[in-house]
Amino acid sequence: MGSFFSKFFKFGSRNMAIDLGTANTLVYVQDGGIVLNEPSVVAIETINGIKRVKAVGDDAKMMMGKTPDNIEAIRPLRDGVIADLDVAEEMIKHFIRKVNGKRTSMLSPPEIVICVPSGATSVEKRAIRDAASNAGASEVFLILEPMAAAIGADMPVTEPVGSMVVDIGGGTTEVAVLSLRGLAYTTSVRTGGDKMDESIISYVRRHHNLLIGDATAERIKKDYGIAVVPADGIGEQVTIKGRDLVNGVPKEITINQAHIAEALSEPIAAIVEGVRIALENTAPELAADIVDQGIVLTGGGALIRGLDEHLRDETGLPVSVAEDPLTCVAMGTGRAMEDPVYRGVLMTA
Ligand SMILES: Nc1ncnc2c1ncn2[C@@H]1O[C@H](COP(=O)(O)OP(=O)(O)OP(=O)(O)O)[C@@H](O)[C@H]1O
Repeated sequence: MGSFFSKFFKFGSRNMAIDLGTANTLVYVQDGGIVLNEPSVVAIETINGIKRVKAVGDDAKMMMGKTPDNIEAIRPLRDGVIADLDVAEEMIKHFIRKVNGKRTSMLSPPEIVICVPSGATSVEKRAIRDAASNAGASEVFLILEPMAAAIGADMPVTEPVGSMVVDIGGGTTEVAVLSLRGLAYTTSVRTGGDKMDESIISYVRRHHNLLIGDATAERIKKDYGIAVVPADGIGEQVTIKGRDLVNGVPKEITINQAHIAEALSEPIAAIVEGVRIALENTAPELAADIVDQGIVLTGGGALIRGLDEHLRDETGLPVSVAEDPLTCVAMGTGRAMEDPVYRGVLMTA
C-alpha cells in the first residue's frame, strides 16, 4: 500500500476522547468505547547524550524504580497538569498510533476531545491543546474533568438540579457542584492517590526504618487501603518488603490495616476539607439539591475502603461511589463527544 494510497485514499479516522490523567491515560474512540487504558508513564533512554523513547504505558510502568542509569521512567503529568510537555506529547502520539494501529498513515487526523483539570491555568490548557495538536489532532476540544466525571457517572448535569462530584485521581481531587451544563462551584485539592502512596512510604520509614518504593506503596494502598480504623481496631495483616535504613539489607515487616488508616489519615483529611469548603461555598438552592442528590465519588481514590462512609459521617449527606470510578472521566469525555445533548460542555480554548 504505501504512499500512493495514503496520499489519495485517506479514510476518516474515528474521533477520540482522551482522559489524560496523572496516573492513567484512557482513550475512547467514537462508536467504540474505551479501547486503551495504560499508565501515564514514558521510559526515556539516553545513549551518547541522545534521548529516545524506550517504552510507553504498561511497558514503561513495569520499569519504574528498576531502570539502569541510562533509562529514566518519567510521569509527564504531575498534580494533574503537564510537567514535561515534550514527553507528554510523545506519550499522546504513541497512544494515538496504538489505537489507530497499522492504518495510521492512511487516516485523516481525528478530532480529539481531551479533559483538563478545572484548576488548570490558561497556559496549562494551551500546553495540553498543543500536545494533542502536535500529536496529530485536526481539531482539539477541551472538557473540564469534573464535568466529564459527572457525565460518566450518569449525573443530571444538563438539568437545573445541583449535584456534587468528587473525583479523586492520582494527582488531584476535584470537587465540583454542577447544574445546567456548567460548574457552579469547583475546587481542586492537590491531594490524590500519589499523596496516599507517599504517606504510606513515610509511615513505614518513620515507624519501621524501612524504605519502600512507589510501586510497593501503591500496591499496599490498593489491596489494603482503608479510610478509617477497622471495626476490630486491627483489620488484616499486611507484610511489606523493602530495604532496612539502618543496615541497608532487605527486610520484611508486618503491619495491619489500622496502621494503614493512620498513614492515610492526612491525605484523606485534605480531601474531606476540600468537600467541606465546596459545600460552604455552594449557593443555598444548589446545596438543598445536594441534600437530595448526595455526593458521587469517582476516580481511583474512590476505591479506598470506607471512604464513602467516612464522608457520609463527616458531611451528613448521602455519598455513593460511581459504578466504575476508574473509567468515569473517559466515559464522560467520550459521551460529551458523541452525544449532542452535551455539546455545550466542550470548549475550544
Ligand atoms: N483499588 C484502589 N484503591 C485505592 N486506590 C486506587 C485503586 N485503584 C486505583 N487507585 C489509585 O487511583 C489513582 C488513579 O486514579 P485515576 O486513574 O482516576 O487518576 P488520574 O485520572 O490518572 O489522575 P488525575 O485525575 O489526578 O489526573 C492512582 O493513585 C491509583 O493508585
